[in-house]
Amino acid sequence: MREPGAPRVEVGDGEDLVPDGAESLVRAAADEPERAAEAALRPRRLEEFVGQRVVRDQLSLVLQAALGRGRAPDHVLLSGPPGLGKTTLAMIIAAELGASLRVTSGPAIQHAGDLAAVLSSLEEGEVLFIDEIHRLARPAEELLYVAMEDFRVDVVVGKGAGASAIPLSLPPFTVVGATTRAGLLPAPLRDRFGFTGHLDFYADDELERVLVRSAGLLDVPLEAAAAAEIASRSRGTPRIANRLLRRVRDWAQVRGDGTLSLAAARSALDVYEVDVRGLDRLDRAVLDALCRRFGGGPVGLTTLAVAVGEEPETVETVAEPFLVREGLVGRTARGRVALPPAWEHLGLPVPAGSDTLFG
Ligand SMILES: Nc1ncnc2c1ncn2[C@@H]1O[C@H](COP(=O)(O)OP(=O)(O)OP(=O)(O)O)[C@@H](O)[C@H]1O
Ligand SMILES: [Mg+2]
Repeated sequence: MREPGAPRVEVGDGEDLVPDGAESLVRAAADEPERAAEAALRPRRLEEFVGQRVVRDQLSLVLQAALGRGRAPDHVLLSGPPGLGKTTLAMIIAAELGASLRVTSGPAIQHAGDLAAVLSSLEEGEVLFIDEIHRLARPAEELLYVAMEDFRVDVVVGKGAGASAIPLSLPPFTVVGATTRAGLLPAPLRDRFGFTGHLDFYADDELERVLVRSAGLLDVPLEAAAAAEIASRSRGTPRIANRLLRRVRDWAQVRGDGTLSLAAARSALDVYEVDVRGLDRLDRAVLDALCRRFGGGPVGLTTLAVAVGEEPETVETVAEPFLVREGLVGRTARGRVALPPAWEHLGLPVPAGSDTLFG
């Protein structure tokens, strides 16, 4: 049994890992069946991982080179919005290396001592996955730099003036860090990663491939037009594509004939209030507050978050990246602004000058 306050570390394939991401706060990702469903669809090997060609190529080189040398590869940092495949890639890295994976997260490590305990129990070649690494406390972060660079932890014994640090050397291992907010990582920590992969939103045709793969695994008949429809409403995000696929499957099973047709996809997505651009309730709440309550902005992130009843971090990491990428919302020095397509999307007249607010 683990001690109270000890860090949550799991050994194995990490499938029972509890996501702490901002995503889980709002998008029902955290409940048990949802997590199991997600785990079942996770690609296990790099060649099954759809899209992200650049990151995949780069990572493949890093891994092959390490395997060729018979050494642990450089530490890897994965950044990008929720649901794009960071955890999946961390698991793939361990699988490709034939190494076991240990899983923990920034918020789970409260004290530097917790991290020291994890590090000193690592075996040669293991992969340590630290999710939400931007949320590590400062002392733990400092301990981590040294461990990553010198493969050493200083174990402090005693207290006060009589305390001394006994250096403990560690076997070679690889840290895989994941973050939705690379900008929050202090430079010294960022610099310890030999390779950084940034995951970006997926193109619709990539999401279609994710869906076709998932439909095969779920053994449901997915028509091509339905795959295209679901992909176009998935906010560039495989997790959302897979989730919508399961909702369309439910609809087809209960109200249709079991086939995931275009009509079934449209009806199901309407039931779940996913609109034609893929915006969901939170996205629309943000746009609605921006346009109707704040006259198009500019408005500060915190004020906007309060208006939609969410944490600023959730609005910033979950809703905003996609709204910005879609050209619906702009970020300015004075705050967030609604761009003309936001007004159009809500069916409101575009106020004169709303396109010149940006920049
Ligand atoms: N490239 C991909 N190909 C196929 N499926 C993918 C891909 N990327 C992600 N997925 C699917 O999307 C789901 C979510 O991915 P994952 O959990 O790796 O996201 P994440 O980036 O770790 O998100 P978070 O920031 O919320 O932790 C996975 O269960 C997996 O099935
Ligand atoms: Mg994750």
